[in-house]
Amino acid sequence: MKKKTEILDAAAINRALTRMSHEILEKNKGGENLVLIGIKTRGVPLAKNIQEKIKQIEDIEVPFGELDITMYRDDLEKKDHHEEPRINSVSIDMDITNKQVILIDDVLYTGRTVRAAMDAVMDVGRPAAIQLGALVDRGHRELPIRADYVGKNIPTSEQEIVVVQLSEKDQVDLVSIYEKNT
Ligand SMILES: O=P(O)(O)OC[C@H]1O[C@H](OP(=O)(O)OP(=O)(O)O)[C@H](O)[C@@H]1O
Ligand SMILES: O=c1cc[nH]c(=O)[nH]1
Repeated sequence: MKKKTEILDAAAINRALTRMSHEILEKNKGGENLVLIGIKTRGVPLAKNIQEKIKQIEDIEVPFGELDITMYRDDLEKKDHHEEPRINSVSIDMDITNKQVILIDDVLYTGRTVRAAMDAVMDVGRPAAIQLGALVDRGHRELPIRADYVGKNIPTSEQEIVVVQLSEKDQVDLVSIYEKNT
């Protein structure tokens, strides 16, 4: 896999997350009725970052949960379009009844992971609504799913892979585009 471009550096990622936090607060008229749910792996530190920013902006501690969803694919380069995500674990310990549940993931691509995440949330309770935030929307949706909050829209070809690195997992904050090996 060959790196082509670096799209977002640490400062740009931080600015995007700050903007998304403000948009979340604006759309929901404050942070009182929110629940943030990070989709593993990198949706979790992103959601934690947004939780901290909301705390700084409004002094509200938004409840936080995690979903572990994996594709049967274990290699993005070999991905075909019929693999379905599997829910490995659900860690949502609060009551989500009538809450605005905000799912956070790093990359939105086919939408299949988000669909599985919505199923997992609906199994836990009955939220008022589910919203979606993604650091990167790279297009190529296979389901009628869109994000309410997007860090950056990155038009990609199917030959490309978006790689998100976050300091909590990867010791660096960086979003890059790679070209698949042909
Ligand atoms: O819209 P989709 O086609 O479902 O793709 C998006 C998902 O793919 C990536 O996860 P991946 O399976 O690579 O796991 P990881 O985040 O743990 O690396 C990414 O983090 C999203 O969760
Ligand atoms: O390019 C992609 C597609 C799905 N998930 C990623 O992390 N990158």
